[in-house]
Amino acid sequence: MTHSSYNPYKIAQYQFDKVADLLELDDGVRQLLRQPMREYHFSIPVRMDDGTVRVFNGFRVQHNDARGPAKGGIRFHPMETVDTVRALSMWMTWKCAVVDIPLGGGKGGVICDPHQLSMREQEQICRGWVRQIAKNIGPWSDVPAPDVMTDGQHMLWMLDEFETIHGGRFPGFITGKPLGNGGSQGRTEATGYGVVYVLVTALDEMGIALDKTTASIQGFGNVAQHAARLYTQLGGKVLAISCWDQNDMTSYTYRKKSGVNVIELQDIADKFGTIDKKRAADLGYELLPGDAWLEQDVDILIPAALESQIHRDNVENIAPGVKVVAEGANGPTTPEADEVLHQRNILTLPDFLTNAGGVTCSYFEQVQCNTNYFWDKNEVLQKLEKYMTSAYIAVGDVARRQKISMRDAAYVIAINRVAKAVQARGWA
Ligand SMILES: NC(=O)C1=CN([C@@H]2O[C@H](COP(=O)(O)OP(=O)(O)OC[C@H]3O[C@@H](n4cnc5c(N)ncnc54)[C@H](O)[C@@H]3O)[C@@H](O)[C@H]2O)C=CC1
Ligand SMILES: O=C(O)CCC(=O)C(=O)O
Repeated sequence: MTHSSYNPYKIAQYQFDKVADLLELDDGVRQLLRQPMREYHFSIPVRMDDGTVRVFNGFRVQHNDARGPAKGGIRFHPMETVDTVRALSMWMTWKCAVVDIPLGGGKGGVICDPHQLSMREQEQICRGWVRQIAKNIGPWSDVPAPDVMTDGQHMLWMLDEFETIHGGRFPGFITGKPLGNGGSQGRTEATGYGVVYVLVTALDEMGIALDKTTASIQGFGNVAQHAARLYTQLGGKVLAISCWDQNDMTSYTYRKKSGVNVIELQDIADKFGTIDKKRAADLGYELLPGDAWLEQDVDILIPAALESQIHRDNVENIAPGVKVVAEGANGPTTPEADEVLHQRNILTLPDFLTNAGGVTCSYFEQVQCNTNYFWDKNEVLQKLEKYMTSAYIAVGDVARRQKISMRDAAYVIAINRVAKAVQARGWA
């Protein structure tokens, strides 16, 4: 079964319901939190380079903003669905709550394939997206950021369009901006580094020395590359990395049993995180099927590509020695697979805790933009590590005390915080 057979929104609601039952959550609060508060669907007409007009479908979903403006990325993907955006917006609410930053949850997307679009066409999509939703987003209500196949350049086009429409400078409207244009030091690295900060603390608690561990990673984009870099800098060895290959419309795993050289692979990857097959072969990498990343005899698996990648039909292929799954992607593990990991005593570091480094740094970016005073990289990363480590420790405490999984414990903390905000405002 492929990941597209799973509905991420149903999975997000299933995860929520399970913990809402455990918490005996008030019925009104439950009804409010198990679905988004607002969603926008719109068309974005774009004049293409060949002179024709194409209409793209765009979305923004604001799941909950009781704790602060909705926050979350914008994804460009050909298989994007509104249910995926709904799920991602829900997970953003829990993510901001579990790291205790004063933001809610939102997410956006456009059904498009940037591989097939010129930069001018992508710019028109960005500007068109903002034109359709400019009245319903802003630093005071909903603050976008990058996600899959979007980056700082897309954010800057969006900012420029927003500022043109509203007639002013609003650098806090969007995060993940380039340095020098209101971006924060460390934002590019933040999600991947955050994954490793959490992993370091978890391994420490397990009495495992990181520099004696091996890992296999799915994805080689923003999150995966920076996670791989910090993990290897700390002495870990990455044995395999998988990524999507647009030319062959399939994924491959690149393996080097002596340990991959992350910088060398970054040099031969394109901006979409696709590794060049031929050059990888020249550098001595074995080319394996896409799913092989999951089957490696390693200590740590880091899914950092897309949702529902570890599912009931492949979870049994995980090697017996795997001790930790550190979820860099949003929703990479389906509930059935999650249950198998739990039974096998594999520690799963849940997505909305483990990959919260990106939004935490986005929050820092907003704070810096609002005060117009920018911090150096060390300061940003020190603060980031503190937020990530404290959140991990708090989740671990709840998991131990209540004898529940790390995922359920992260939900317990996040749902309680959001429920409290919703009730205090008198919404439910
Ligand atoms: N960029 C960010 O700050 C954050 C991203 N995330 C999540 O992390 C995940 C990855 O995001 P980014 O790294 O930003 O995206 P990206 O677009 O930079 O990279 C995605 C990577 O996944 C690979 N990929 C796609 N389909 C694949 C498949 N079927 N098999 C193997 N590899 C595949 C691509 O080749 C690429 O290397 C997503 O779930 C995203 O929502 C979560 C928190 C923050
Ligand atoms: O940086 C942000 O605001 C959100 C990043 C994001 O989309 C995510 O954490 O999934």
